[in-house]
Amino acid sequence: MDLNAITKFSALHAKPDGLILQYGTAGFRTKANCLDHVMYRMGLLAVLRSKQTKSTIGVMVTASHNPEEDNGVKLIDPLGEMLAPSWEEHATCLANAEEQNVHAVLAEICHREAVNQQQKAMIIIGRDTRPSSEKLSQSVIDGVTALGGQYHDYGLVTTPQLHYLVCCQNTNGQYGKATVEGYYQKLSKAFVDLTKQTFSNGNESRALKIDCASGIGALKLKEMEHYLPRELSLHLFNDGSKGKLNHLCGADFVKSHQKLPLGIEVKPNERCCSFDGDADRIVYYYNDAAGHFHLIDGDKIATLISSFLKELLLEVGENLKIGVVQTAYANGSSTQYLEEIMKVPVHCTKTGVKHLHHKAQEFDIGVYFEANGHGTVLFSKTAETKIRQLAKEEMDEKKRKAAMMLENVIDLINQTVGDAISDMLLVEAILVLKGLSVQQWDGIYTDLPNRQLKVMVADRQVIDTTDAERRAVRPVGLQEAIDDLVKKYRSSRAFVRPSGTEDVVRVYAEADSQENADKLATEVSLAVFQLAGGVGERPKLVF
Ligand SMILES: CC(=O)N[C@H]1[C@@H](OP(=O)(O)O)O[C@H](CO)[C@@H](O)[C@@H]1O
Ligand SMILES: [Mg+2]
Repeated sequence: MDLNAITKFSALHAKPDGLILQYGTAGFRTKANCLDHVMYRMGLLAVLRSKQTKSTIGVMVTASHNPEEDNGVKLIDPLGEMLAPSWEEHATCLANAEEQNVHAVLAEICHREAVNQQQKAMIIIGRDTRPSSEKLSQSVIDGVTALGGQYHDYGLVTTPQLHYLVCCQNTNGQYGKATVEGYYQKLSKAFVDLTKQTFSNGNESRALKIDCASGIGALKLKEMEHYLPRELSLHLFNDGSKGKLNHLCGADFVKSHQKLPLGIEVKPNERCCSFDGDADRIVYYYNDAAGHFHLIDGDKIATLISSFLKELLLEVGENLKIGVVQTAYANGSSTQYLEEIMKVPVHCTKTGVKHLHHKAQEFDIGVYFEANGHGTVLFSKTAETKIRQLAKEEMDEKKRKAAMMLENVIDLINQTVGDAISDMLLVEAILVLKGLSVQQWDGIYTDLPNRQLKVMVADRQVIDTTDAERRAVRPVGLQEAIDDLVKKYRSSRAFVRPSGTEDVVRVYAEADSQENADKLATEVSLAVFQLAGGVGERPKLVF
């Protein structure tokens, strides 16, 4: 290791005194002006990870749906997946090391992970549209260069595009061409092939309004538009020409406030969707004739996709197992519909994409979605090989056609991570193929009224949970209190957990009416406040 280079650059990316940060659910995230040293050090770490895995590693500079002033960074592992947990610990350790210890921490990581320092390193870098992102990605590059790594800066890309690019690089192009253009070509070809028949049958143009959260999604959709069939007419709002990133718009805003984003004009029953700031989440919605807002969240997207896939599998006649993975935030109606009506096995994991992704890998076809709209479909190697073979060789015309459609889904979906663009195209394809309106889709089942709240406590780690975060084991008495409150309402459920991305405890409640869901959520919040060291104002009913 070139100690001089590391030290020289380190001094240019000094760590503010006393700042401690954690590589959380989605990498490091905080105010952009506190992150320069973290970026530099993640450049260093990416080089070590690349040497260790003998693969290209990705570094994405983004804070997703957080406010524009924030920023963040996460590393992407060789097949486009999230960084391995043991390296998350290294990341935290390195980010928090005092200046004079940086070299020792690097040496320790090399030792523990048996990093061959002679190995070449290749890092690819991407960033979102935040004003701070360009400079911060330059700091990542400084880190990469200090350790003698090579890099390619893809500049402005969506988070899922960078995941795709990493996977392409490490599979010698098997997953696709390692360019942003290659991404557009792969997805658009799959979309065109999947929908060809329906669109050429004279289906009139299908308009979709997209709120791009004033982020990277707008830029990339504009680039992609001319690859897509004209019949799919995309109308972009919050395209970044004015307005602040994620401010009163975007998928996270729409999901958590359950209302229209600012900056979009909708007529009754028009199909709309929102991306988040780095375009890895999507939710759909519409306003009905009476002006009521209807949210179609990740659970309904998962239901639409899995029922479509299940039908195709039936036609193909192969014994491939499909499973759906959710978190505790999935609406109870969705779980019930999937299990009881669709007869699909449903699994619940802890919050955080990596947990869902991991579980979904256990199936031939694993569909996973967080209720907030982050999700994708994973096909096992066996399933993919089988499907591609049937699409080519199956003699029975109907079966072959179904296999070809499944093959197109494999190519359309971004299997590395949830991807707003790819998910949107798959949803649009399914809707047009099934001839479903947004209202019909919404009507598959009725969401149980629900409410999510946040409670401020002195130390959110006093709450410990089990059973995929659905029950609290600490502090003593909290779960009993929740159980008693839940008993007061019909069709009710509630749970609490410390957030992995914000300094709050999250409370979720469902019940038979919105009023009851609101009451239950407030009462549970109060129990958290009283039993888990609440600070500031006591929770009260505000709805
Ligand atoms: C309730 C909720 O939506 N939680 C989000 C949020 O995690 P928390 O640990 O709840 O802060 O951010 C994560 C990263 O984006 C995302 O994976 C997760 O679904
Ligand atoms: Mg995001």
